[in-house]
Amino acid sequence: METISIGLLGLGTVGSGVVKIIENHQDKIMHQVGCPVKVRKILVKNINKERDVELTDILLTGDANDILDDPEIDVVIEVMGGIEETKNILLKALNNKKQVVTANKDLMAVHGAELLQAASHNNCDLFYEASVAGGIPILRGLVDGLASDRIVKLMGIVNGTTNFILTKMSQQQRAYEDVLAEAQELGFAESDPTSDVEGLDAARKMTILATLGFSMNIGLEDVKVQGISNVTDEDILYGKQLGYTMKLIGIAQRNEEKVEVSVQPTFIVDSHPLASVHNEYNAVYVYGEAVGQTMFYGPGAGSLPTATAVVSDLMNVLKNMRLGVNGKGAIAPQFKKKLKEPDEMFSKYFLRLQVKDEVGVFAEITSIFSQHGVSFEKILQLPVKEKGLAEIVLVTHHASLLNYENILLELSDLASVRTVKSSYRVEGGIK
Ligand SMILES: NC(=O)C1=CN([C@@H]2O[C@H](COP(=O)(O)OP(=O)(O)OC[C@H]3O[C@@H](n4cnc5c(N)ncnc54)[C@H](OP(=O)(O)O)[C@@H]3O)[C@@H](O)[C@H]2O)C=CC1
Ligand SMILES: N[C@@H](CC=O)C(=O)O
Ligand code: NA
Repeated sequence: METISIGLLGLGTVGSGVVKIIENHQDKIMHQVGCPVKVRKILVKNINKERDVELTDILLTGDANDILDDPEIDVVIEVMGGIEETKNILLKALNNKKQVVTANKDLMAVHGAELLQAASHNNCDLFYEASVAGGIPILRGLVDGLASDRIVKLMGIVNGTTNFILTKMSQQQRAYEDVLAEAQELGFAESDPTSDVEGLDAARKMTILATLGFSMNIGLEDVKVQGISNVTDEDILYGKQLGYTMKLIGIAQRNEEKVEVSVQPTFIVDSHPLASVHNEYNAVYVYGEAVGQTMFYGPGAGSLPTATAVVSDLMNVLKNMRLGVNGKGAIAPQFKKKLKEPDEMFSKYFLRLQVKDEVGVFAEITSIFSQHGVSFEKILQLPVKEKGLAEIVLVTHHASLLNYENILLELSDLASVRTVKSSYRVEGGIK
């Protein structure tokens, strides 16, 4: 039995997990793929760094070509991160007929189409299960498990760091900065956590999910993104009173041929399964026309969970190798991209206003909503500490984004509205 040789690009959190799983689960791997698997070479930035994995018989190198030009290497696993330089490395790997597995959502969200085309052209596999929601088999769930269905809606908690922050703010009333620091210490956050808290990491994952779910080439630029850095503990408390839980939610929704994709802090109705996904856990709720509601739940980050997805992809590559069908399973997107306009995107909204506590103000506000044909599901009016002011919290019935944005503009022009304190999308219906 010929041993399959792996070239690993990166030996950090995920790379170390990959080495450990290949070593510790060798029996199961051999049983399933029919031959031994060995990591031969690993690309790192600093070859002198202390490593917490056993590296006997493995060459550490600082030059990617040591791996890419080695005819003995069958599969390249990329877990180093980066976009442009990494794209060129993987293109070279594919052109050199290496099978590729990657965990890199930043890369796949931007250059996925080009890389998948190169893989297909070279009769190579390019698998990337770990790039979305770490250890949760969501990409295979969509592409294989739900292959026969038409996906209508995908809603995901796909960033562990922000879910950790919002959970601790909500359940333990802890301050945002304090919890973010803990998420960094625990290794959930990116080295620069801006992409976590400002929603970019989730947007990249939603780009990948929407592309696969709707079989349409969705680009990162098509995703409307808002992060959690302006969410206050007051907002979270108001949401609780109304029966909502605050989450950073990625939404990809299709009506007929048109789609919308966005990431934003969202109030989820407490009875929805996503409302009980806490801490660093991820979940993707998928509504399919035939299957109805499904939810994929599990660890979205971390060394061994993420490496599980990487090594499972590797095993699929090896099974394809045995059957001689590498690169044959890739399916190009079926549909041309069609995005919804703001008058075609509907949602409920939560709105918190600070207004003058005077006769007629409430009527003035509600008349703006009725002029745009938007009605209310819930209304609260509360006194605030500052004399002469009151706080109004509204939850609308479904409104188009166009109408809602016009309402916000008109409200902020009213002399009686002191501030629009906050505004969030509200979700919780089945589809
Ligand atoms: N961490 C997680 O939970 C998850 C991560 N991912 C993705 O997996 C990938 C890896 O993440 P993670 O393991 O956390 O990252 P780390 O920062 O922990 O590790 C990166 C590794 O790549 C090496 N490396 C980075 N840049 C270069 C370069 N230019 N040349 C050579 N070697 C380089 C580093 O070398 P050295 O050790 O010498 O510094 C290090 O070993 C990323 O794409 C990430 O987005 C996906 C899902 C979850
Ligand atoms: N920083 C990311 C790590 C995994 O993709 C997260 O918090 O989810
Ligand atoms: Na995954």
